[in-house]
Parts: sequence; structure tokens; C-alpha cells
Amino acid sequence: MAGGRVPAICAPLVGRTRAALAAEAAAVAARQPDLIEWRVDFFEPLADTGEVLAAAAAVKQAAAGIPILFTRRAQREGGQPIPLSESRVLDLYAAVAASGTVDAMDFEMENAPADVARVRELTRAHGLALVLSFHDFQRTPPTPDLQQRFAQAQRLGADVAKLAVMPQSMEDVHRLLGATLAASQSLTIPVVSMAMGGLGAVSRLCGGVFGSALTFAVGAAASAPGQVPIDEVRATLAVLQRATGA
Ligand SMILES: O=C1C[C@@](O)(C(=O)O)C[C@@H](O)[C@@H]1O
Repeated sequence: MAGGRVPAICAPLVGRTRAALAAEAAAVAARQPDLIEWRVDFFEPLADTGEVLAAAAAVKQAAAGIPILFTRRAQREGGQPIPLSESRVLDLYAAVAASGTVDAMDFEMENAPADVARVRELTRAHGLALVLSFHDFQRTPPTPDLQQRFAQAQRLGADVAKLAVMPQSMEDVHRLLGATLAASQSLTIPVVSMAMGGLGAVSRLCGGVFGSALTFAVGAAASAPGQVPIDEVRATLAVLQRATGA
């Protein structure tokens, strides 16, 4: 696609129990996303590591070879409230990384530097990709801040840099796409971005043209505002691909 490649499609899982999650994973896998994200902050027995590992194994089995991204989204960045301290979250990341059930992990770049370094170490030790992310559910930060966030992820050792922001105007969406294009040209790692909500939905469809390597789409249930059903995203990407000659 002009300015970028066709972005990969990631569909989230937000099941609250192991049974719900396994059913959701099977339904999502049937729609063949390139990646499945397990948003473990939605999972009610999160404090029970054995139950998390059993659920991770069930998701892996249902995903039938589709790579899995493991994400505990912090509440301050739009995630669900969870009953774990940050040190227990790190223990959970370590246990899941060691279990061989996931392929990549997402961690917020705003977490304590020692925690980011620890997650970088453990993902590397287990051969997993690390997405370092930043989310603002209220607004779209100034353009220099967007650029700085993309660069910060690379500096911290990310394999992928991801920004999700809330636009308050189309100018905000436009700025995010511009910052994404600039980062995709200046950084050595893939970048991912999305503007959330209805105003930002266009960014989920055309972000690839501006250098975003991945777009999140609904397989069974949305994990953030403005996500579009996977079949509609796929059809739109195909139209753009044909039109731009990529
Ligand atoms: O970071 C992201 C992006 C996202 O917030 C979105 O807006 O599509 C959805 C989340 O599940 C994921 O972890």
C-alpha cells in the first residue's frame, strides 16, 4: 500500500471466564485474523496463576496456530480494574512467557522503568516479541509528544511501538496519522497506531497507508471504542490495496 504495507489484523479476546474465553477464541479464530490479542485484564480469575495458564493453553489450542498477543492493559491506560499489584502482574507475565502459550506481549511504556526492563528481558529470554504501548483515552497529545512516544518505545527495546489515542477533532486524527507516517519512516521497528472512537474509525481502515503495521478489528467483541468488524476491515484493506497498487 502506498506509504506502507497492508497492515496485519488483530482481533481481541475479552472473555471473563475460561469457558467464555475458549468459545470466544474459537469464534475469533474462525474469522482468521493475523493475530489474536488476549486482554487478560478482563479475565475474572486473574489472581489464580494456574487458571490463567490453563486459559492460555485453551486459547492457544482454539487459535489453531494464529499467533497470540498477551496483554494486561493497565487501568490508567483504559484497562479493567484488576486485583493484582504490579509486582504480581510481573510474576504473571513471567509465568505466561515461560509457558509457551503466547507469541508476543504488550506492556505500557509508562510502567516503572525497572518493570519495562524486566518484561523486555523475559520476553527476549523466551523468544517473544514485545509491544511497548501508550494509550490516552481522553485526548490526542501534541504532535511532538506522539513522536516522542514512538521513539521512546524503540529506545526501551520494543519490537513494536504502539499508540492508541482519543481524537477530539479530525485534526487530531490527521496529526496521529502524520506522526505515524513520520515514525514509520524514521524508526527501525514497526509502528502501530489508532485513533479511537467514531471520529478515529477511519484510522483503523487507512492507517496502513500511513505506515501502521497492525489494525485491531472485532472478531467477536470489541476491546476499545471505534473498532470495526473484521470482515469490513478486511474488505476495506482489499479495496485500498487494489486502489493504491500495493
Ligand atoms: O492497545 C490496543 C489497541 C486498542 O486500544 C484499540 O484501540 O484498538 C485495543 C486494545 O485491546 C489493544 O491492546
